[in-house]
Amino acid sequence: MEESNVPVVDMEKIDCEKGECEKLRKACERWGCFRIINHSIPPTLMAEMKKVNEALHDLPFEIKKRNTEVIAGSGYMAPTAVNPFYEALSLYDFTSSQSLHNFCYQLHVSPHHREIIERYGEAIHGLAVKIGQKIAESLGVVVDDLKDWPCQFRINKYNFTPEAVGSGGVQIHTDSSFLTILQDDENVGGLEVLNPSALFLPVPPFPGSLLVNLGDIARVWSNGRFCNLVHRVQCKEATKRFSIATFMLAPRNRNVEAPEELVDHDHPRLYRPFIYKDYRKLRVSNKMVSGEALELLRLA
Ligand SMILES: O=C(O)CCC(=O)C(=O)O
Ligand SMILES: [Fe+2]
Repeated sequence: MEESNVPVVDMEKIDCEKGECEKLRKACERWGCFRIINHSIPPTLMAEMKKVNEALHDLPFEIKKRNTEVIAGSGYMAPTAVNPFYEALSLYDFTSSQSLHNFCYQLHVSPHHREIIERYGEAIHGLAVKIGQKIAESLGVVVDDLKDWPCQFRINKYNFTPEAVGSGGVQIHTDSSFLTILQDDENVGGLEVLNPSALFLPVPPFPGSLLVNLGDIARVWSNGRFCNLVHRVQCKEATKRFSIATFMLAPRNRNVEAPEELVDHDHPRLYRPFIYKDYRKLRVSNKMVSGEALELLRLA
């Protein structure tokens, strides 16, 4: 049956209500995404971060292209033939002050904007850790080093013109991360997710909320129990659209693999353990943007 709404998880209930944890686990298994409400990121900070996104994208191209990548896909992405209306700036790792410094230095970020990025980074990183813990707990697993996992930050801009209406903003893809927290544009829709019936479902703006989606690493970590969300952005109207994505990537200095608790006779290990950066290289070099590269690492 066609499912018409992305599940909504209340972060204030998640610590004390069993039903809410159950909802979270089902959302991860069936959808690979959910919206969160009562999530503790102040609305003013979300609005300020959106302003910073707009201001940084107003910089001249010559400056934006100084935002170089640290690992594949972690720097400035200019419009391309595949995504002609899309561009993005990126900071490799929110948890590293060197990474933050490099981003601000490359883009001549003002002290005021830097302060907003730092506050947003701290708040959204704390939230990502909490959500990651809850997701793991929903399968009865404790992950004790989530705080150290690198957290990539990306600010997206869509320059939708009248000719763009009806065409793609960002191609169909999965995220390579464990989980992504997306602050989608509170006014301009366009995001579409593949629902459990394998149909693309528009996800309309829901001001004040955030969207969480699972990426390729969540599928591997959960030994195939969780979905990596297939999604895209379509142009619905001739206007600018801004979104802010935080990707909690994978363990920093150890293999990506399902924990022992999730592997047994009925659930044999599905993927060969690997280092995240190698996976990312494999994905980018083969242009496998929808998780197809996981098949290259399959054991069973
Ligand atoms: O702009 C959006 O709503 C989605 C962006 C996205 O999918 C991404 O940055 O990976
Ligand atoms: Fe995405």
